[in-house]
Amino acid sequence: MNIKMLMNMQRNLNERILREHNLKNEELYKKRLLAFLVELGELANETRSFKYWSMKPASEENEILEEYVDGLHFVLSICLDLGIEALTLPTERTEKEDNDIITDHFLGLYEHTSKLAEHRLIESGLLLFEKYIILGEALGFTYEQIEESYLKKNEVNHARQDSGY
Ligand SMILES: O=c1ccn([C@H]2C[C@H](O)[C@@H](COP(=O)(O)OP(=O)(O)OP(=O)(O)O)O2)c(=O)[nH]1
Repeated sequence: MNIKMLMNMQRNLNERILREHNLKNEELYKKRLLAFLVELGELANETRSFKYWSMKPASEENEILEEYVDGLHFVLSICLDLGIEALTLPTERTEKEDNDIITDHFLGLYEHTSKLAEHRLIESGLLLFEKYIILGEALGFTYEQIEESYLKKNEVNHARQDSGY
């Protein structure tokens, strides 16, 4: 996964959205945190990893991946807001994990993201990215799948701006 490219694409998309909607980037940090938390909830819902009361299986892998990369758009945006210029992938790979561990990953991300509202620290942004990549691996996604799906959704997001979304 070429994160430098993804960060550049994210920067371009965000600048475009700012222009189209006549917004200033400074106004958006907290909204982006909430948008990320909402995406995280949508992702958790698609995985159904916490639905101990239900026998219904998780959504198709691709639907889960689509929710995951929506979240990645906001993680990258938050990192850019924090002034992060370079991100690196975790040094160790994480195996696909069971629902108990996935639940812990989700809760860890909620807690960490909530703190980012008050503590706008570069290290916290770096950790957010790392935690989110680890969640993606724990859900069974490869870096190649994540990049491919990100590129597709980024294009959709541009197309939506073209059509006055
Ligand atoms: O400044 C921004 C704002 C949004 N996005 C992207 C992230 C995500 O990929 C998409 C928003 O999520 P989604 O596609 O779920 O949009 P929605 O408006 O919530 O869609 P729907 O009404 O279909 O749920 O826009 C950015 O990249 N930068």
